[in-house]
Amino acid sequence: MTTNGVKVNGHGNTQNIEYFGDNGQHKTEDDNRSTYESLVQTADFLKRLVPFKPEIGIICGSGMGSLADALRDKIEVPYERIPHFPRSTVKGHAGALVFGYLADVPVVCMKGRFHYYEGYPLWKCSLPVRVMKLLGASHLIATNAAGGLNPNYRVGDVMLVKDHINLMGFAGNNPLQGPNDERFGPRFPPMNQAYDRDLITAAKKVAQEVGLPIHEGVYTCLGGPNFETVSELRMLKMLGADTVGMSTVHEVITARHCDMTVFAFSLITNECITDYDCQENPNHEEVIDVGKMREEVLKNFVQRVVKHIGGK
Ligand SMILES: O=P(O)(O)O[C@@H]1C[C@H](O)[C@@H](CO)O1
Ligand code: HPA
Repeated sequence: MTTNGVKVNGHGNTQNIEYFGDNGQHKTEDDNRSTYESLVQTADFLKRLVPFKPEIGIICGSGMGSLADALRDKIEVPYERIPHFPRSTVKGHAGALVFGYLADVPVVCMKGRFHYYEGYPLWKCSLPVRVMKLLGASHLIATNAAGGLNPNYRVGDVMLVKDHINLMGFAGNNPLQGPNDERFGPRFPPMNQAYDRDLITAAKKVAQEVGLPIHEGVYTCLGGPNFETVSELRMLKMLGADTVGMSTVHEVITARHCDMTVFAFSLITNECITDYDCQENPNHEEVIDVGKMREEVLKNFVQRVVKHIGGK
């Protein structure tokens, strides 16, 4: 059946949606990615609701949504009200953009992010970063819950991300795939200085002040939603990854593409199991609980990092 260029094929209980362009060319959802103009519409919609320009975009990781609750003069806009925005489907991710002031700096927080395993293509998972940029944000702070691969990391510690391994990119999946719009950024953006060194140095000092055990290391993202096998984790360790999660990398690539300054950290919510005899299982409840357990100290930490950025 074809309606308005959308073809719906029934396969048992599932429906496969195929798209056809004006010339009948086959298109996938990936070809239907948002345009610069549609994201300007999204940003304009938000600008009408919010009387200030956010300087920093903050993405709250699993169990860390309460970071957004610390804002002063909050304006909360549920994702379902925002034109061209996806919806959050994960427990522990609320699903709203929260505007307000943190340490007197105007910010916008994603309370709930979009993950690849929810069924969104990577460009859609990262779409809010472009909206943040169009709203005027010059910096991105991406936070995530992650498993600790480095044997020196303990649950509740924080790892400042100094670099990432884009494993999904190795498999040919990248948020920047498809036609490039130069108004966002260049076709071939460099990624060797993705994480701002000055902010890492400043954040290390801040972590000491607030009593947060801190590390600096390499994050890697898999598609999820299953947690990793023992062999996969051993391989990731050998590759040089210190933490593993299911987000952040594509958001950071999108932010660097549009020239945002990036700071990111992982909250270690579980130690990765690399021993076949270990009977424990990682689980999402534990991930959220650790986020809650570190809520206050993380709020304090992020607030001070934001203050540092705002004072520049
Ligand atoms: O959104 P983040 O990356 O913080 O969430 C991690 C990865 C999965 O979504 C979830 C697993 O518990 O936590
Ligand atoms: N693996 C992948 N993602 C995660 C983990 C993990 O161990 N912990 C929290 N998010």
